[in-house]
Amino acid sequence: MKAIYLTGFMGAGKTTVGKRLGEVLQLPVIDTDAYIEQQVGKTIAAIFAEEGEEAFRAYEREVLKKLPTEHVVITTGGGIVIQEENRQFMRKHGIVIYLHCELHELLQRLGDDATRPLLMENKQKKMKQLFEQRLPWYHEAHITIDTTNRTVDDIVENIVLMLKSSRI
Ligand SMILES: Nc1ncnc2c1ncn2[C@@H]1O[C@H](COP(=O)(O)OP(=O)(O)O)[C@@H](O)[C@H]1O
Ligand SMILES: O=C(O)C1=C[C@@H](OP(=O)(O)O)[C@@H](O)[C@H](O)C1
Ligand SMILES: [Mg+2]
Repeated sequence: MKAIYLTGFMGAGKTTVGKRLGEVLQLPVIDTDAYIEQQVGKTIAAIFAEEGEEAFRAYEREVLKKLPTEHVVITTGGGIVIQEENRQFMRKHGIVIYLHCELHELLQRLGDDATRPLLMENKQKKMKQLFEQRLPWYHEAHITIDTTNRTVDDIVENIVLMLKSSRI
């Protein structure tokens, strides 16, 4: 089976849903952010603060190409779709699943979160701006699942059904 890439905005549940999906499908799960943190030896926040966003995007691009492309669930960072070569790579080598979530719920889910450096200031305004900019890129996925107001188990069940019926 080709790699399953979960994409979507910060707070869409990629990391959380991916873990559960891996258990259900009995596939290993790799989170690109966790992988980068381990390789670089710093948190994502420290990478942004000390090396800047460009350096982080370079790590993200390199890691994506290094990871396996078969029998794996890969949970990506929300900004992976910014780079066209990442979008092309994921579409070519795997099944891309976009976890959609409405902005109002994303804001609720990330209300108290302080781990995402892009949302440290003007959270509401920044989220809306990034969300609208990225939406067309997320929609390049093979499969879209709406996660708004749904439980993790319900979302995973929906993904499994979609995978069974898709011919990708
Ligand atoms: N379906 C869901 N319903 C409610 N809360 C969720 C759901 N999925 C994830 N969350 C919560 O939202 C936050 C962000 O989830 P996370 O998996 O880190 O998202 P992402 O990796 O897409 O940024 C976490 O606190 C998580 O528990
Ligand atoms: O959307 C983004 O640009 C980012 C999303 C984060 O991952 P999550 O989507 O898992 O929060 C993380 O990669 C970094 O803070 C940048
Ligand atoms: Mg995540």
